[in-house]
Amino acid sequence: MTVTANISTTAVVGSGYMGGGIAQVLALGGHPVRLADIDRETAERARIRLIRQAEDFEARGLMPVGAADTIGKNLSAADSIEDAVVGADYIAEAAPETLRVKLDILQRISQSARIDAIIGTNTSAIPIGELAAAVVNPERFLGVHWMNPAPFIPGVELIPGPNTAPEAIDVAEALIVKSGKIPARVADTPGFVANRLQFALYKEAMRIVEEGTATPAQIDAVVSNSFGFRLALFGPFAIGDMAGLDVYEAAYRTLETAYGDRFSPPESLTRIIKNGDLGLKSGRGILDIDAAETEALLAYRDHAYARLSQLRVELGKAPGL
Ligand SMILES: NC(=O)c1ccc[n+]([C@@H]2O[C@H](COP(=O)([O-])OP(=O)(O)OC[C@H]3O[C@@H](n4cnc5c(N)ncnc54)[C@H](O)[C@@H]3O)[C@@H](O)[C@H]2O)c1
Repeated sequence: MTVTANISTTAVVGSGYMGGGIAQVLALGGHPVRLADIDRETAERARIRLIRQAEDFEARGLMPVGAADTIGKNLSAADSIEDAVVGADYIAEAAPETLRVKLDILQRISQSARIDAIIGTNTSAIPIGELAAAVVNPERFLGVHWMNPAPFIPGVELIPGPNTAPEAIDVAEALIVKSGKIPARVADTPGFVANRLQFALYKEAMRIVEEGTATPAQIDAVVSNSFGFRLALFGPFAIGDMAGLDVYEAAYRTLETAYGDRFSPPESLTRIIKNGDLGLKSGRGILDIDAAETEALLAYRDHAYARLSQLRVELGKAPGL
């Protein structure tokens, strides 16, 4: 089966929080977007809300001049899912995160859409292989996982299912790049990469609260002012290589003694350390960082952290927190 090579017209099924944001991005990128929800009235209310919101974004300089007009011209409300997807090249599914609901909706989408139309689900954690069972021609189906709020968060995970055609991933990736986003292809496992990590952190944070060690507000302050601050610029492996992997291993040993197996040092970390690879300080760590770039990387890091600190001062305290 071949999939469409060019995406012009699009549909978004589920016009809530995520579907609304995805629709704004696609419409701003010049794609006609047909919005579908449980009924026409709901889709129409979403269309009006999304245009008003885009006007506000534009007025605050968060979207370019003319953005709301472009979005308004490209957005339309459909009578039904079938009506929305019938002529679309690309369909984003952003319905509630309930397996039964998604299976039903994906079946309806794939029965009514063109046979070569690409279908991307925005599921947060359900494996694509499980959802693909409901899709007619699953070769054109994949996970396209946007982050919230979609207009402003750069990353989008692309998750091929067991039957996804390579061309479908390529075309979806091109759409994401054209939309100004940064795609990452990841494997089809529950929670993919972003949510598996995010939810691991959330669970441990909740545990700290339950133990009475810190309050939610204290934990949020610690995270956003310390390692979470770094995460705006680097991932855990770059941070680990900069910190020193022997330090990580030693910390895991202490945590393992206190909290048990869930904090035992990862075997691959212990192996790397035994090899003498401790990160930047030994010239080699987990990432393949060019040793000749070490000084430049650290200079960049310091500059970026200082600028990020300044930006946070400029932005001020988040209201309500
Ligand atoms: N909220 C987030 O932070 C976030 C981030 C990334 C991914 N996601 C995922 O995106 C998807 C949507 O989440 P959301 O937060 O936008 O939810 P939401 O509740 O804001 O939106 C869901 C929309 O789907 C509509 N809907 C419900 N049943 C429908 C049906 N049978 N046919 C058509 N439309 C129907 C609802 O009326 C609603 O407008 C979920 O899979 C979620 O896991 C959410």
